[in-house]
Amino acid sequence: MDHQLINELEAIGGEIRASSFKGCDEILIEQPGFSARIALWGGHLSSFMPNGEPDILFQSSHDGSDTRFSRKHFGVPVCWPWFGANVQQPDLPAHGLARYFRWELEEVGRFKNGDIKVVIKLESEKHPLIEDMWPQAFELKQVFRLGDGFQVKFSAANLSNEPIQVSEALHTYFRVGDSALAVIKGLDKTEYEDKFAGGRHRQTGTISPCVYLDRVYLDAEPMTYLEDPVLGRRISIETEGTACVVVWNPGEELAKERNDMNDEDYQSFVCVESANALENAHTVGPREIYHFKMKIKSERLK
Ligand SMILES: O=P(O)(O)OC[C@H]1O[C@@H](O)[C@H](O)[C@@H](O)[C@@H]1O
Repeated sequence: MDHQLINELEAIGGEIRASSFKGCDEILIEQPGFSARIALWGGHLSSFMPNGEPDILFQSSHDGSDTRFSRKHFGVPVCWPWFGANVQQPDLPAHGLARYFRWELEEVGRFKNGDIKVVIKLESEKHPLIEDMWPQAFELKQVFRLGDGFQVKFSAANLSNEPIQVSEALHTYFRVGDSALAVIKGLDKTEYEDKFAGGRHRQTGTISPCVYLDRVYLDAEPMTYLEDPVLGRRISIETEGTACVVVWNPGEELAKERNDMNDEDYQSFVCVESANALENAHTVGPREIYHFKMKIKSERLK
C-alpha cells in the first residue's frame, strides 16, 4: 500500500490492519464521534459505530463457506453488475462480482465540514478472473462519507465500447435487537415483487415483523425508516439514483438450511437494500459513467 496514503490515513485517525476477511487489508477509523471499518475484500463498509451506540451494521460471526464465491454476511456489500441470479449465466454467483474481489484504497481525507472521506475502487483490468465473468471493462468507486451517520456514493464507469445492462444494490445488513420486533416504514402503497410468496402486491402500512421477507419494492420513495424498539433507535435510509428498496430476512428455516450463516443470525439483522433491479435495471452506454447514493442516519426512537 502506498506510503502517502498510509500517512494520510494516520493523520485522520486511521490505520490499516492486514487481518480482515480473506486476509485482506482492513481500514480502521477512530474519531471522537464514531468508529468505522472498511474491508477491502469485497469493498465493504463493514462497521459504523456511533459513540455509545451498538453498530449500525450487522456482522455475522460465521466466516461463510470456504469457496471462491462464498459469502460472509456483514456490512454493506455491493451487488454489481447484476442483482440476484444471473439469468444468462446461472452458474455465476448471485448478486454480481463486485463483492468477490479485493478493492484498492484510493484516497483518504476530509470533506470541508470535517467528515471523513475514504475512496476505494475496483478496476476490472487488474483482475483476470473478472474478464471471464464479465468481458466489458469497467471501473467502480465507492466514496464513503463518515460523520454524523454515513453515506456511500457508488459510481460505475463502463470503459468498453458497448452498452451494458446493469442491475445493482447496496445490500445493507442493518443490525437490529430483534428482527421480529423491527418495523420498516416509508413503503406504504408501494408495489412489490414477493420473491417468497411470488407475484406482485401492494404494501399496506408498515412492515413488521421483519422476518422471512424477500421483497423488491419498485419505484419506491427516497426515504425508508427502520425502527428498532429493542436497541431504541430509528435508522433513516435516504437514496438518490436508486428506484427499488429490497427488504430481506431469511427467517428461521432458511437460515438453518444455509451453510454460510449462523442459525440465529436472522434474529439480529434486516437487510434494507438500495437497488435498481427487475424493471428498474438500466443500460449504461459506452464510456458512460453514472452514480447513486445512500445516506444513513441513526436517531433515538421517541
Ligand atoms: O447473497 P446474500 O448476501 O446471502 O443475500 C441473499 C439475499 O439477498 C437479497 O437481496 C435477495 O433478495 C434474496 O433473494 C437473497 O437470498
